[in-house]
Amino acid sequence: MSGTRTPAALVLEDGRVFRGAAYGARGTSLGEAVFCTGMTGYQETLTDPSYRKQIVVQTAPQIGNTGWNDEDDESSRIWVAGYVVRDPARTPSNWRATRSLDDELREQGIVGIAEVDTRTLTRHLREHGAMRAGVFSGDALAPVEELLDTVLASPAMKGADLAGEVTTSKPYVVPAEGQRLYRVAALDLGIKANTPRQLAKRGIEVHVLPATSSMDDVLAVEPDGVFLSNGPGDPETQRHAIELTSATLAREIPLFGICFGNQILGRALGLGTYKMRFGHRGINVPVLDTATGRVAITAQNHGFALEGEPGQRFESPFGAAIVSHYCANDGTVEGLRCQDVPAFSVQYHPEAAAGPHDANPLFDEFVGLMETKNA
Ligand SMILES: NC(=O)CC[C@H](N)C(=O)O
Repeated sequence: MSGTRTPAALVLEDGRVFRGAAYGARGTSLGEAVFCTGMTGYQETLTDPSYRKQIVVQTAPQIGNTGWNDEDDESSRIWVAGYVVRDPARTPSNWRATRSLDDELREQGIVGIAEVDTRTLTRHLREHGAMRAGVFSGDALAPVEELLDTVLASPAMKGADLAGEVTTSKPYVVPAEGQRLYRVAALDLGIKANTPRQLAKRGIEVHVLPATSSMDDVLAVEPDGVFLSNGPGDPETQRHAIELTSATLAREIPLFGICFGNQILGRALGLGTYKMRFGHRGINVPVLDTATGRVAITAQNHGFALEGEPGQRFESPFGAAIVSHYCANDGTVEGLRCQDVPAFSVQYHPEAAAGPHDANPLFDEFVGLMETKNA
């Protein structure tokens, strides 16, 4: 870390306090404290719009070893509210690095804290659940009671409507690589750069649309398929995206959803969503496909989940659907498949840029749906 040591504190809403050293920008950040278990991919994590309003705790003890590069961003900026690490790299080293993580956090005004016992903190969050928190740094920190009041006055993640804060302001097109086979309208609720890239690689021209786009905007693209992206906040707040999904299903346009997109498809099909105790955030979450019995190791980042049982078949306004995938760790819903309309979704990330790539063929399945529809 550059400069002299500045004190910092992480204050959780239940009154637990972790003291450490300022990391990144100095100041205050408020958000929901969540832990992420990925051993690699911190740059992709930090720039994932789904982390908006969250204070991310890295369980990997050393962070920043490979610095920051100009290639791995998942969006135009760092979205996490605050960052909690144990042991930041003193000397980053990687052939692609152009600066240190500490410098980048400072540059982007992200308030972090280092020298935290992240193992104890993670156990606390596992037991008591993800909760509101604040990172405070500076030479003269206010008394803990005052800091706690600030945390308690901040909004909770349940009921948070955040897609509008991260979506693109204007539509844009990511051209197909090689010959254009299909055109897809992608609703940007917090899309990561690797998603259009994965689609484009498969000959898809991707029209990324703002979250507020109407069905007419979607149809104006003349899409062969509709894609629902990942995104921050509570899926229950996404009434517009849910209506757009219903309109897409009614027209039988092939649809694929990832993460937030899975929750939105589920809600359009009549399932409920709930806030999990501490969610799934990492790059080694095992998911079971009920059709094949095969397990995929997946990247995940979610704090809400769909209600449902593994393998459950249910009736929806658009015909029958099944809970096609579930988490091998805790049995939560990880995927849906409609039986009567061309639509499916997963709670995990086939585009995962830091890997693993087990789920990557799901993009080919989406292409398959469009092929069948056009046959
Ligand atoms: N990565 C995502 O799309 C997250 C979806 C949703 N915001 C959740 O936390 O569950």
